[in-house]
Amino acid sequence: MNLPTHVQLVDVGPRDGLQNEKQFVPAGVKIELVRRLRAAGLKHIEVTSFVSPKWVPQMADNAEVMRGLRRSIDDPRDVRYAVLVPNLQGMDAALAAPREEWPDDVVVFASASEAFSQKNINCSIAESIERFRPVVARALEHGLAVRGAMSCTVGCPYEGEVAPERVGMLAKLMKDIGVQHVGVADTLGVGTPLKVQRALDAALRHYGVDQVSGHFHDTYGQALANTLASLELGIWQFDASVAGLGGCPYAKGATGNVATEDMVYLLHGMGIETGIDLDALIDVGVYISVALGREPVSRVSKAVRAKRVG
Ligand SMILES: CC(C)(COP(=O)([O-])OP(=O)([O-])OC[C@H]1O[C@@H](n2cnc3c(N)ncnc32)[C@H](O)[C@@H]1OP(=O)([O-])[O-])[C@@H](O)C(=O)NCCC(=O)NCCSC(=O)C[C@@](C)(O)CC(=O)[O-]
Repeated sequence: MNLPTHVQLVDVGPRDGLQNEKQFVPAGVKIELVRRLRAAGLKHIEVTSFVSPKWVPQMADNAEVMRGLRRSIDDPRDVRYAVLVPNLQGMDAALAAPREEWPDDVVVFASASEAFSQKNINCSIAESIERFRPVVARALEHGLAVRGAMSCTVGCPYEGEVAPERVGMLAKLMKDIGVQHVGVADTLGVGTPLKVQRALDAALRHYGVDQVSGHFHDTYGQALANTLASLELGIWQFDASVAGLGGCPYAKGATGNVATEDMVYLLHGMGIETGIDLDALIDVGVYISVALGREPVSRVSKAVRAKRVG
C-alpha cells in the first residue's frame, strides 16, 4: 500500500467541538484551548464560526475569541486559523476586526442533502451556493484561503443514505464559485470504508488529491477505519477534534468528531508524521474536558492516562 508519509490534521475542537455545548464556555477557555493546541504542535485550528448567534449561541463570542488570538502582522503565520462563515454578514463581521485578528482560512459550509441544508442554514443547496459566491470572492480579495465543508456526504439524518453523485454535484458547485479545497464530511458518523471512498472519489472528480480532506464523526466507531480507507486513496488532510468533542446541533444523535488523540496514535503507529506531540495533546484534551466537567472521549487518552498512573 502506498500511503502518505505526512498527514495534516486540522483540530476543529474549538469550533465543531464546542458549538453544541449547552453550558456556556467562556471565551478565555476557548482561547486557552487554541493556545494549548498550538503548543502541542497543531498547525491548523478551526477556532470559531461567524454564524447567527440565534442559531448557535455558543459561537456568539467569535470576535472576542479572534481578539484573544490576535497575531502581529509580522507573525510568520506558521499556524493557520480557520473560521466558518455562512453568508456575507458573517464575512463582514470577520473582516471588521483589525488585520491581526483576521482568520487565515474561511470555511463555507453546504450539504449534499437538501433537508440538512434547510435545517442547518435555512436554505436550499442552490441558494447556499449563491450566498457563498460573494463570500468566496470577498475572502479571496482579502488574501484568505477558502475551504468548503460538505456535510452529509454519506448519510443524512432526514433523508437517509446519500448517493455519491450528490457529493460530486456539490463539489462541482463549490469548484465553480472558486472554493479552493473541499472537506468530505460524514456528519452522522454512519459511513463505512467503501461508502466513504465512494464519497471521496466523487469529490476527487472535481478537486485534486491535495485539495480534498476527510471529516469523520465517530458515532458508529468507524472513523479510524474511514481514515485508513481515505489514506489508501492518497488523502492526507483530515479534521479531528481534541478529546473527541462535539457534534452538530442539526444532526441529533451524532457524536463528536474522531478524537485527534486517536488519529495521532493511528498515524504515528503507521509511521506517518503529524508534527504533533501525543502526550502534550492528551493533556490538552484533559484541560478542555475538565473545563466541561467530563472525561475525554478518546480511547487513546484513556489508555495513556491509565498507564501514566501505573
Ligand atoms: C445561515 C443563517 C444565518 C441563516 O439564518 P436565517 O435566519 O435564514 O438568516 P437571516 O438572514 O434571515 O437572519 C436572521 C437573523 O440572524 C442574523 N444573522 C444572519 N447571519 C448572521 C451572521 N453571519 N452573523 C451574525 N448574525 C447573523 C441576522 O442579522 C438576523 O438577525 P435579526 O434581524 O433577527 O436580529 C443561519 O442558519 C446560521 O447561522 N446557521 C449556522 C448553523 C451552524 O453554524 N451549524 C453548525 C455548523 S455546520 C457543521 O457543524 C457541519 C460541519 C462543517 O462541521 C461538517 C459536518 O460534520 O457536516
